Amino acid sequence: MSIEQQQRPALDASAPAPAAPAPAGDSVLAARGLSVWYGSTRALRDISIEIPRHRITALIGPSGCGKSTLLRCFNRMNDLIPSFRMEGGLEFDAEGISGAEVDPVTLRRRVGMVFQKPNPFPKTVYHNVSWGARINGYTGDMDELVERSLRRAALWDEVKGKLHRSGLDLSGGQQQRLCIARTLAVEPEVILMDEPCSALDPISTARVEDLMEDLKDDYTIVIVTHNMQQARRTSDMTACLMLDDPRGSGHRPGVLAEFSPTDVLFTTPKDPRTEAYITGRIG
Ligand SMILES: Nc1ncnc2c1ncn2[C@@H]1O[C@H](COP(=O)(O)OP(=O)(O)OP(=O)(O)O)[C@@H](O)[C@H]1O
Repeated sequence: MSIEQQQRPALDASAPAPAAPAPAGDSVLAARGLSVWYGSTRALRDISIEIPRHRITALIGPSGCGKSTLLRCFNRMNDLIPSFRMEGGLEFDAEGISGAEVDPVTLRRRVGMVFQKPNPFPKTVYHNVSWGARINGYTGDMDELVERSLRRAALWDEVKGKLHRSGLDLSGGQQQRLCIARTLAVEPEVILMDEPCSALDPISTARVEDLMEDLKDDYTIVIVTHNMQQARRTSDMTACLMLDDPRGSGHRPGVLAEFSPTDVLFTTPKDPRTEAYITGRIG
């Protein structure tokens, strides 16, 4: 076990120390028979999926099929929505993460998130990056952490001369990479990305995509995208969610139609619903 792993905070402080970490190449996150409701509306039905470690997994599917809901389950962001309710299991490193004994704040340190719209704080570039580490009580060299995180996010060269200017003065693409640097500074194991490029121009999008490729040696990435070319370009695995068959109650929760290696899903999809979606016959 590495020093870094030994120092990871336990999700449930009262739980015994977890067993030795699973070998690389296995799954890091899992949903098992997951169903989600917002009030009386079911958003997801019986989703089972294992997210492979150190790979990029794309979640695709038509609007409203529950991609963001599934993504947010993985770091308990849905807990912030009062009408949210779930059944089934969620695991991180083979430990359950949906129980009341799990501290969502600790979980979110290990499973970070980048949002659709770049959302830097109205603070300096430096403070944006150092903020999470500071509130987590980081005792190392903060200047070094800020530089390392900005370099890792492929932003250092563009901002090294303006670390003490507002993060809001950066371009949209730079702001999104600043948000990625902010996430990296907390040293998570997984990065959840909810349509991270939808507000970016093609050049900024390409930068973020290159960055994802660069990061996957050290992190597991799960990305929600509407852009099928982006899923094809960036991901190793793709999960296609679909709205359930319309017969019945009238409401259509999201279901998992297919989870396959990306090249297989886009060339020889196993499920006819996946084929209909990727060929544009289901919007
Ligand atoms: N906070 C919420 N309160 C109530 N219902 C919600 C909430 N968030 C999502 N939903 C509902 O849950 C379902 C799934 O929404 P979700 O945003 O997860 O889908 P999505 O596939 O990510 O959609 P899109 O591609 O349009 O972003 C939809 O019917 C949506 O209206």
